[in-house]
Amino acid sequence: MEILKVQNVKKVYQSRRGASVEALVDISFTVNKGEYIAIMGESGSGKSTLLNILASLDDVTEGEVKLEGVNYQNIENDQLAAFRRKHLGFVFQDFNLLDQISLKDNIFLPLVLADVSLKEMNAKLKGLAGILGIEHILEKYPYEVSGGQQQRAAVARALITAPSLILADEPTGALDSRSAQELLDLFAKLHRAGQTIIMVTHSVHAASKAGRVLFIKDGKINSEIHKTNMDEDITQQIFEMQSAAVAKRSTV
Ligand SMILES: Nc1ncnc2c1ncn2[C@@H]1O[C@H](COP(=O)(O)OP(=O)(O)OP(=O)(O)O)[C@@H](O)[C@H]1O
Repeated sequence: MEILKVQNVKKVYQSRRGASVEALVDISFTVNKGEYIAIMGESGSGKSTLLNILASLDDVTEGEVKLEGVNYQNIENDQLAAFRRKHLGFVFQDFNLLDQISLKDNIFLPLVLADVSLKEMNAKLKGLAGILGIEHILEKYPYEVSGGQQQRAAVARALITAPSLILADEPTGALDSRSAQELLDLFAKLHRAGQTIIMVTHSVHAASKAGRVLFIKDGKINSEIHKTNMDEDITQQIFEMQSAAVAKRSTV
């Protein structure tokens, strides 16, 4: 079942001096429910721009984005935050947890904003904390736990609203290799449970764990790799795609 449809999206930024930058030239792809997708591309290729658009944090210049049939352009501005809370979960490179409150309160934050009762919040957290292995640190503050544990709490915060789509921006970027592997194992587990995930990453290892990898180059989808089964090792193919993109650039 199709959950996300991105159609002929173009994004042009206007600089203060009047020059325009075409960050996305023409992007189209669809995502089925339960897919685990990695987006790769060199610095400046348009990955963050695309993620911001998928997050409904930025407008398209042309084209459209539909999540569960809802066209972002038809959502009133005062409804956008509620739409994001309901449908999207975010995982960032630097965790984005508030240091002044406990991990538990950080995780509850999207539910507090949605006026959910404490009883219901606790019930939702119970199962999730078990899956993420963070039950024993819920009362701690972010600065009292490791980066890997902070990222697990951030994943719990992203999942607590049961969003249709998780958007992750370099989620392993600030983690040591063991914590990064644990996070990737966690994403694999969420994927097996049916969660739809889109992850922007520079890491070949991280991307190789996804079921499909989209390569962005100069604001367009340049190529893609689709696994036939999740056990397939696509590391070599990803390296080849990356070197092909670099070779193409050096001949221009
Ligand atoms: N707010 C902005 N105003 C003007 N130009 C911008 C703006 N944001 C991004 N750009 C430009 O758009 C292009 C795509 O940038 P984007 O940040 O999406 O790339 P990226 O692939 O995420 O890069 P990185 O991997 O370094 O984060 C770049 O040329 C960038 O300079």
